[in-house]
Amino acid sequence: MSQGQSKYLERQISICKENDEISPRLYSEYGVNLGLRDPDGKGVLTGLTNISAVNGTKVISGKRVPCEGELWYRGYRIETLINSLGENEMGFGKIAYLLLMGELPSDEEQKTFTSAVRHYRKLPTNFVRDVIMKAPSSDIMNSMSRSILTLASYDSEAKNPSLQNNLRQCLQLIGQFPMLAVYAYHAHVFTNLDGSMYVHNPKSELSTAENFLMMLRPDQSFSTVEAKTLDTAMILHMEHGGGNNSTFTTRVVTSSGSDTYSTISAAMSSLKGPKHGGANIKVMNMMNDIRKNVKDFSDEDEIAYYLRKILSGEVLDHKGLIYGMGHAVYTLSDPREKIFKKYVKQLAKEKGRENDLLLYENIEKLAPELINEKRKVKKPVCANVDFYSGFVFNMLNIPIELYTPLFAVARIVGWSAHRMEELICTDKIIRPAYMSVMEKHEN
Ligand SMILES: CC(=O)SCCNC(=O)CCNC(=O)[C@H](O)C(C)(C)COP(=O)(O)OP(=O)(O)OC[C@H]1O[C@@H](n2cnc3c(N)ncnc32)[C@H](O)[C@@H]1OP(=O)(O)O
Ligand SMILES: O=C([O-])CC(=O)C(=O)O
Repeated sequence: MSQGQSKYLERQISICKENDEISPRLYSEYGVNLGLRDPDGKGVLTGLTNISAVNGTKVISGKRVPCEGELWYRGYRIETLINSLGENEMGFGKIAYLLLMGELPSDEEQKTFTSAVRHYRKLPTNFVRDVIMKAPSSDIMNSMSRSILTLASYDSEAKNPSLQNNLRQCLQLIGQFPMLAVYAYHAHVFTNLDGSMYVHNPKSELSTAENFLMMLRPDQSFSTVEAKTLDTAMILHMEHGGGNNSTFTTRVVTSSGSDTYSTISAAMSSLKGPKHGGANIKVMNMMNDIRKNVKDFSDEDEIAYYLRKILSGEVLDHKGLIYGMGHAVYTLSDPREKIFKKYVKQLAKEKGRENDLLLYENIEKLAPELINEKRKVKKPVCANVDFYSGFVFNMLNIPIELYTPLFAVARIVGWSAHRMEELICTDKIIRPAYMSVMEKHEN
């Protein structure tokens, strides 16, 4: 940006700010729930769902109190589902079936479902060359969104609104997402980082996690432990109620009658935000910054000193956020983080990363109190799913550019289930109200 442009924009921004300003007082005066959250932070009720439940509080003697976090998929606790899988069993397909269809599959149903998803694990002829390799970016979420929208041009039924067609499109995208992510990454490495371009075709006998690792690695190799860890991570990321930002976006866009490709691309735009799924990349950047500025990972005072600097906006990205901490629903704990931690401990030991783990654990211990100290409110804060996920992906040698895309490879299952539920149950455009506080210049 030239100096002249920058000066012009600075001047215009000050005009925008002056004319856009709304006194925070008006929000409480008119009873507006900022961020669609009531004064206690509880989300405004906007819908009903059969797909999952996310709980961070419970009512005891008529009073809502914080509790250990609970996540349920279609009536089953997430812990039960994870534990029900065999030691080396890849559960992505089974849990995706559960979320989409509403019940656990029989062996026969699972087989048919798996072969349906496998069937869709291919891209149109020359798609990699004509779409993915065009203007590759380090922002793989953007590359994927472009691919998703372009896939509509290859679909002669793109706008067919039947439920069957919508389900077909969802299954197709679930099958194609790993390819869109991994190939976009390789195209970026080839074009922008002077590396090599690999396009390994998915193998029909492999699960989603196995294919992801196989397509990513030049020599296509991966271990069962690596695939199982990634498979578990994806199950944990698949679904999180109707109110999370990207799933709500899915429901909003679906309610306008838009097609599957446009809806899923909108959900991608939401997920990549650093306060949502994009936090997994932010956590890694934050940890790298902390490693550079904290000498002794066991020294809680030294860590707290630096975390306070992050919170004051003095360092890092000046946003004042400790990434991976806090959640809109969970209070005492995020159940997924607890499951992740088991894997983290095991992997950190195997990979000799115990010192890193110590730093993570100390941040997890110190951050809640420091956040409360800053915001002058006593509200429980816990580490969220994004806190340890990047550490796990890093120990699996997955490049940072693919962290949020990996989240999307999993969450598309939840988006699809919510799109189908919105289409089946509701035929009403979502349209909340904004109270106008503008100054009128004429009668
Ligand atoms: C997959 C996911 O989306 S999980 C979330 C991933 N996101 C992150 O890790 C980013 C860091 N965390 C955050 O930004 C927030 O905790 C969110 C977006 C997750 C939840 O936000 P909210 O529901 O508004 O949080 P909550 O009501 O508990 O707290 C609000 C206040 O605490 C502050 N706060 C909450 N979390 C943090 C944090 N991690 N670091 C610093 N301050 C925080 C907010 O800035 C806000 O302050 P304000 O009232 O002065 O504006
Ligand atoms: O529920 C939310 O607000 C954020 C989210 O998607 C998750 O934690 O997985």
